[in-house]
Amino acid sequence: MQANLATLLATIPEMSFCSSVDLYGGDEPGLPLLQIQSELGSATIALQGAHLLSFIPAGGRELLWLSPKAVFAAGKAIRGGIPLCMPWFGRHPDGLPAHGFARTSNWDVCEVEILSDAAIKVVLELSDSAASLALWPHAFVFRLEVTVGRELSLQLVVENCSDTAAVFSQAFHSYLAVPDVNETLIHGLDGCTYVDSLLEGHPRHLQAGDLQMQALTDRVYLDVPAEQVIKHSAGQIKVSSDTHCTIVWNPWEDAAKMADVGQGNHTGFVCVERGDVLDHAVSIAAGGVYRATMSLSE
Ligand SMILES: O=P(O)(O)OC[C@H]1O[C@@H](O)[C@H](O)[C@@H](O)[C@@H]1O
Repeated sequence: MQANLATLLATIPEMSFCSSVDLYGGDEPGLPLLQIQSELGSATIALQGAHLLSFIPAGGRELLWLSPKAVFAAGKAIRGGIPLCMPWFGRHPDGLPAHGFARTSNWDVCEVEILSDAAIKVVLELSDSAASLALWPHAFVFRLEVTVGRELSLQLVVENCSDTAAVFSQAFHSYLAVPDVNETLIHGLDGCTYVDSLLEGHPRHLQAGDLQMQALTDRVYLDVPAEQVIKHSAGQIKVSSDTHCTIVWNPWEDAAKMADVGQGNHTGFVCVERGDVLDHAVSIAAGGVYRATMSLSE
């Protein structure tokens, strides 16, 4: 754990620090977690990946799905919550780790604050290291501002501190908790073009109406409206973002082949991920900045 974290946390009684072993079991030593318990909502964040694991608005239900088989080990991506996929999304052409290194790197907590409306803000940062430079040749600062209130707000700032332009894509890879994926509709993609990542050649199609998944699904929707609403049998989850894409994924029967998901456990979530990928990958100029936001609410 970083040296000044205890001092930072001492200023805010609504925040505390624990190990994943305390909350989720598994092997020692587990991973360090930050817990936030405010009158407006509660959240859990793993410092590895600045990875949201839980968000429950006061009086509401858990919005994030965390796999019952999630593994909490250094350098292993945690299955569920909101992994941050960057500085690339999906498979890398040179076989580097899928979804980039941000989700498996240790972030620092650099600010904590209670806002005037009683929401709690936490700022986490990751900067380049010898290990990151071996994978992505740019000095950088990734900064994630997390605000836990009645809604969960994420604000990402990526600074390219190197002297060459950086090709960059990212996604907030939200695993949203639903009672049953079979009875879940995704509203807010009607009329959008999507890339079907499962089919040879990644053909593009048009979405007609709400999306109801019924099998393995892996799509990137392009130029989407700001908001999608996930409607399920116990209510809804709103996902809002200023990014251009929505990735929709559920492994369905392939869950059985994924040790950290497990047979049948695909029914408890839908991944509705906002980000800038494929056609909307960006080139961040030397010294330039990329910003993106996403919020979740009931
Ligand atoms: O197993 P990972 O690396 O966490 O990725 C899970 C899924 O993440 C989704 O975002 C991708 O669209 C899928 O193709 C991928 O399978």
